[in-house]
Amino acid sequence: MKIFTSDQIKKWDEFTMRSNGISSLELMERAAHSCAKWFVQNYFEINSFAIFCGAGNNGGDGFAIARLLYKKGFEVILFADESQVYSESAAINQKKCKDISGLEILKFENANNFIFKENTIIVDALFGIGLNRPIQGKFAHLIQFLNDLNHLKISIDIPSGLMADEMIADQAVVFKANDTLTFQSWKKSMLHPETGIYCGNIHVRDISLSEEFNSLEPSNELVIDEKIIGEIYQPRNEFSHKGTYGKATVVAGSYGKIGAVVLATKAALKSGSGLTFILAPKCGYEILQISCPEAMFISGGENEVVNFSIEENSTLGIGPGLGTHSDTEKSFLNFLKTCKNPLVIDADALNILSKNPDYLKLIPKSSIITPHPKEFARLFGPTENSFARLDLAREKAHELQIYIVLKDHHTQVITPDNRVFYNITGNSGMAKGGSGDALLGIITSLLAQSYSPENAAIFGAWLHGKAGDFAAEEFSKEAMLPSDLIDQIGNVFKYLNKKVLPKNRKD
Ligand SMILES: NC(=O)C1=CN([C@@H]2O[C@H](COP(=O)(O)OP(=O)(O)OC[C@H]3O[C@@H](n4cnc5c(N)ncnc54)[C@H](O)[C@@H]3O)[C@@H](O)[C@H]2O)[C@@H](O)CC1
Ligand SMILES: Nc1ncnc2c1ncn2[C@@H]1O[C@H](COP(=O)(O)OP(=O)(O)O)[C@@H](O)[C@H]1O
Ligand SMILES: [K+]
Repeated sequence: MKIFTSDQIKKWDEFTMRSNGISSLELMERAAHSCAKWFVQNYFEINSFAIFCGAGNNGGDGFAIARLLYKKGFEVILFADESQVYSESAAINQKKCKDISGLEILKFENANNFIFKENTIIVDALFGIGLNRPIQGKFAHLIQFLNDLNHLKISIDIPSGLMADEMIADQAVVFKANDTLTFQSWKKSMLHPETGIYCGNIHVRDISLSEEFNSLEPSNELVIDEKIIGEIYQPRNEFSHKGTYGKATVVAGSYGKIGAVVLATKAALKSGSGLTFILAPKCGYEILQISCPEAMFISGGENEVVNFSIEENSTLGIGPGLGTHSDTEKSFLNFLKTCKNPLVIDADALNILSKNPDYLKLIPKSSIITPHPKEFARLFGPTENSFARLDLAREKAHELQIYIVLKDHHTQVITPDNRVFYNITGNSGMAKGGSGDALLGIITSLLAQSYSPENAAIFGAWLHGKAGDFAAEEFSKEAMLPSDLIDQIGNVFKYLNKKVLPKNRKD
């Protein structure tokens, strides 16, 4: 799914109106119907809504939603500033509400003294993607007041105060939603931690904007959706053998950190590689042979990996629990000097590379590095916020001709040719030591199976998050462990075969 800027979304709306022969008002009605349907499906037992409407088309959506919910028998109270200059479609929808006797429109100031029923849902239709400056004055007071209410809060299209594609200013006033019903596609600000935190759960509502515009309009930022995954995923060939699915080698571990090797290796095994090897220190031999009997062990030293004796033609995932011992560092750097094939590099291997900017040049072209934000800062320097971090990652991915998997709540896969794929699977249950080791194992295994580096990174990030979502469903976000995530990889492949492939099959 492409991510468009607010200007592109406006063009998309206009293109749709022209090509479908519909007016702005009709498109607004479509959007409002889609939201009203969602409210009815999810909150039919709640009968009270307080809807706050601005003067632009977002406010217009609010008025139209109010009318639809009122007609369905819900109690609706509207709050608006009727002295404002409304957009054409908002004015028409405001008038339609006024013409319904029994549907009250109160002034924003009245909200302060209004007694909201306990189960009233607060709906924010103050500003949408047309916001062009920080919110101040009476709107800021109103939003602060609403944020303090202990009610369920839902934003229409985007929480008021957020711009679709920009970072917010310090101290910005933004409506804090539990859910956001956004039209047609994700907006960039929903995917970054500083801004996404205001959105709650995102529900993308299909309002049938033009498919033609979507396919023609360029965007180098995308959300990894199931359409993309369906195109990448290659089901297994029944006439295959273990040689068909490549050799993956996990290079990891040091004394006290053998668990990281276990997690990365299990994740690689569960992701389908034909043969899986471990290059780890001897101190982990028994643990690894017992916990991962399908993998073959190669000793790389006593307590650290100091000898990169690599199985021929295998794809390497290097780093978890490796440590940064000077001998490990020396042998890793020497190995890099001779290595031409793409690698997957994480954790301590990245920490070694961050010691000297010249080391970065040793990374083979088309390799995949998987830093978390701190590792990223060690490698490339600090940045002010996650938007700036992404810009720097794009620069570095291009300069070094590598793929960067920038780990986050919405992990970003950055390609050397400047595209960004945001992952939307995964959850906070994965915020635990060991989750990243699993990701390294998954991506290494996919790369070994001849997925291209780009596809291995995109598919790996999605698969990892989806397995995390299945684990959270079974065990809760609190109790799930990285091992549970690894155990769910099989269910993700089942899901792919049952749910994703049939939808994407071209025949
Ligand atoms: N036909 C359409 O174009 C459709 C538009 N839709 C809705 O329309 C929204 C966009 O509508 P608009 O472009 O009218 O924009 P908004 O509804 O976001 O409002 C923009 C208005 O607020 C003013 N404004 C911007 N920042 C302000 C600030 N900080 N303080 C005070 N005033 C400020 C602007 O000058 C402008 O008049 C979308 O988010 C979506 O909700 C949907 O109904 C789908 C169809
Ligand atoms: N709140 C979260 N939401 C989604 N994914 C998360 C969250 N927290 C962590 N993760 C994922 O878990 C992994 C953690 O990686 P990392 O920090 O390297 O862990 P470790 O090195 O301890 O194994 C990353 O893939 C990250 O995207
Ligand atoms: K809004």
